[in-house]
Amino acid sequence: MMQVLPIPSGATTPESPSLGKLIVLTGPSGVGKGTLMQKLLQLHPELYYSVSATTRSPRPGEINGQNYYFITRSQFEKLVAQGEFLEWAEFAGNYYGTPRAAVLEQIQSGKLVILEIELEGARQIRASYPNALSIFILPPSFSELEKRIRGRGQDSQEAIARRLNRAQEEIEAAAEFDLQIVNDDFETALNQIEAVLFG
Ligand SMILES: Nc1ncnc2c1ncn2[C@@H]1O[C@H](COP(=O)(O)OP(=O)(O)OP(=O)(O)O)[C@@H](O)[C@H]1O
Ligand SMILES: Nc1nc2c(ncn2[C@@H]2O[C@H](COP(=O)(O)O)[C@@H](O)[C@H]2O)c(=O)[nH]1
Repeated sequence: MMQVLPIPSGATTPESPSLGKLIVLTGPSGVGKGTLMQKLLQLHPELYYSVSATTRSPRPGEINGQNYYFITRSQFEKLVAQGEFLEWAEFAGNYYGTPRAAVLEQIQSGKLVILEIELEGARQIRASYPNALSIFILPPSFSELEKRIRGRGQDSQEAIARRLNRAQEEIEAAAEFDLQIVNDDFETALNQIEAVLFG
């Protein structure tokens, strides 16, 4: 039976001298979460980025275990049944989930752990771990969001349509989260996230 540990608030106690903190980065597909994350990891290698599992097919250049753990739907469903995900959701026709054990282990060892996840998963984390800090990334406009998803050039027309259909609902949920940051000028958005994480 897996032990489900509480996510610490970031405060330390004598029993747990170096507990870390959980950060959630969410926002609509194509807003720039992944690009912001990559830059944050380059600048702050002490951050721990949780590699998710997904049933989506790899995009060109994506590496199993680095970008995602690419698994089948039946493997994913088995892991759900075993309680192996901290959160999981179906998004645009595929499953995505955060492996529980690795995240909790990193937090216990004092790391700042970042999850880059969609709205439903972010809501699950907020409900289960209210001490987690959640940041919602907004596009400067819907047309710019569409331009970015299309410009990325890595999804089929159908996948793009699904993602854009979902995006409006996601944007309307922005106020549920602790902070809202508009990713218009990339450096400005990056600096705002850094200011929140590192003061
Ligand atoms: N501030 C910005 N200005 C212009 N383009 C940007 C900006 N930030 C990111 N982009 C571009 O937007 C596209 C989508 O970015 P990215 O893949 O990081 O989005 P995402 O939110 O991670 O999407 P998904 O949730 O689908 O993985 C990329 O081509 C990226 O280079
Ligand atoms: N709920 C979760 N959402 C996740 C997870 N890993 C990634 N994501 C989000 O899914 C969409 C689509 O991602 P893409 O790589 O197919 O473009 C995007 O919003 C990601 O942030 C996860 O573990 N759980």
